[in-house]
Amino acid sequence: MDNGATKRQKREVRSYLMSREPSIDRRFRPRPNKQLRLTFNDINESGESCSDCSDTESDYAATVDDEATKTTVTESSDVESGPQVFLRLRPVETPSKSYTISDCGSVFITGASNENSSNNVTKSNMEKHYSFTSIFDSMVGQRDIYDICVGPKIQEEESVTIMAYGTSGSGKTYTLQGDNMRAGIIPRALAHIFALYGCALYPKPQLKLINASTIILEDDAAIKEMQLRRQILAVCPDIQAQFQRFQLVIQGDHTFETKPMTDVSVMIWVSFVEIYNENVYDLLALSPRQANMAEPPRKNLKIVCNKGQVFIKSLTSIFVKSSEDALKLLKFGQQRLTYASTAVNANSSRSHCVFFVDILKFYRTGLTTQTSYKFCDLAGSERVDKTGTIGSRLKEAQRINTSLMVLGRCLDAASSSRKKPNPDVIPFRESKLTTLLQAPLLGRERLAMIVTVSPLDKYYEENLNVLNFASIAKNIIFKEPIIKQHKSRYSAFADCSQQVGPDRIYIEELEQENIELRAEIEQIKYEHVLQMQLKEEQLRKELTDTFKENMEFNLKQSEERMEKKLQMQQREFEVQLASIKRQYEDKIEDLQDEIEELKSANSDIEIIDDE
Ligand SMILES: Nc1ncnc2c1ncn2[C@@H]1O[C@H](COP(=O)(O)OP(=O)(O)OP(=O)(O)O)[C@@H](O)[C@H]1O
Repeated sequence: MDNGATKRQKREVRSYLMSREPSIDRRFRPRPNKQLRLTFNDINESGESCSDCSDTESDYAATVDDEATKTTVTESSDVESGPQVFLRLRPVETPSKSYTISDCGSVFITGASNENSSNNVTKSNMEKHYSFTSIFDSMVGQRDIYDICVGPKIQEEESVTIMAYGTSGSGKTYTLQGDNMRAGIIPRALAHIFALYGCALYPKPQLKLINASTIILEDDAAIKEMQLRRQILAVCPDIQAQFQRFQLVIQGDHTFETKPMTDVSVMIWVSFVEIYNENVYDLLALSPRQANMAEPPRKNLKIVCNKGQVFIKSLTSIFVKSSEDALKLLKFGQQRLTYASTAVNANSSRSHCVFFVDILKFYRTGLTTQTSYKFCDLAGSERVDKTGTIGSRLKEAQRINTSLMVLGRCLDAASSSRKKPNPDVIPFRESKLTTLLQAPLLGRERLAMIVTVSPLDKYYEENLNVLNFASIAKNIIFKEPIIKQHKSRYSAFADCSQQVGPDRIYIEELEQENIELRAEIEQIKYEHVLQMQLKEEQLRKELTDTFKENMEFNLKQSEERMEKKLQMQQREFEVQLASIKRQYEDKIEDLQDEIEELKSANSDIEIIDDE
């Protein structure tokens, strides 16, 4: 076996989570001020065939034509740069005394004795210094994290991957999403994006990113997208109350300015994926037949590399018109994420998840640009040996640890690439996460990593691993220009733009009007069907009401008739009763008279007898 192969094998058996003590491993020694300069070739075309990447989305075929796309150029930054690596400390009741922040505020110092540690080496008092772009102690709130880590990139319209990395329960999800009250990075970024583009936002999905290419949608396809959007938003959870709370917080914390833009239409799309047990799942997938079902069957999607572009084949992308739409979709996807209770976090994400926000701009000249934001919440690493994890949780933990280890090895390989400048040695393909994130990991796109740490003694060893990982990332310098925005020009539009004078403008306006009118017709048709349904419902209700009214009227009338009849009969009966009464009274009178007569006759007889 040659020397290189031996080294590679060594690297493969090293565990990122159970790494050696940093002071022993030379490569893990903290090097706060030393920076490596790297030069990377283009991302190599994947072994996976690219011919199969356009076989979906037949509706769009007409516009995927290569001929239509003249050139793909990119706006890039020539400045050498590396990933920005931030450290955030989670508030805890009794923070460990083993950690301190340097006076300059950007170096994290570990190294006091740790009685809980089982490792003899970490029991030493050796100080280790870890340098960061910024360190946020437990007092720093969500607003400052956003303003420092993400806000400037969105303001500058730069594509960026924001990755939250740390041990389980250290606050990755809290940093990215926030909780009920304290909005995290994603809601703030969405509010910022929608405020930034303001009235340039186009209300219809005219452009879409399909298989990493910006495609102009045919009218039918655009209408289908609108229908899909409506369908999925209808089944999303109601977040109105939370959204209003977030709005209040965000408006209080930031003043986002709208960019003055003319002759440009901006369209925003979101996607959401989960990588669970090395399978990639679409969290926004909703086939029309299953629209009313709670849990559609999960399909493992394929990550495809095509000419340096990485994308997930057949991933659902939803056109959004507001930050509320996007947050609804985030919540919807989040409900389908795999969570479990672990020893350190009762609601622990057991998968990596990536929320994509793609901003597509369409200029009147035919130029389109694409800016992408990836918000990546990594699953928390866990010490399976200590926490006694078993069964499916153990399998999950091992998969999580393996993919995080590969991520560490990729960064490690990237940071060593000055000596071995061949990007093939970087083991991206060993995990789905690194395959998906290879562009930012290679420095082709901007990367900001937020490392979260619970500063407690019991997590000392795990935290050292996380800090070692961060220090590798922090010390990389990418010499390749960073892609800020992808640009492409469509010949159909370019031809149009070459026509001179008011005719061209007139044609463009007519085309635009045509598209808008067609969409409007579809909308009217849809509304018409809705109205018909409403009318039918109304008619049915009216008929039922009339019928009910008639029934009630008839009932009332017959009741009245019965009442009258009853009264008449009663009266007749009373008259009869009165006449019978009178007859009997007469009879009584007669009888009384007779009695009186008999009495007087009797008294006469008695007198005669006496006499
Ligand atoms: N900076 C912070 N301020 C206040 N609360 C926090 C902070 N960081 C984390 N928490 C709280 O700690 C708990 C765990 O945080 P969270 O779920 O974000 O961790 P996690 O790193 O995403 O964990 P896992 O990887 O296991 O999913 C949550 O209840 C969260 O609200």
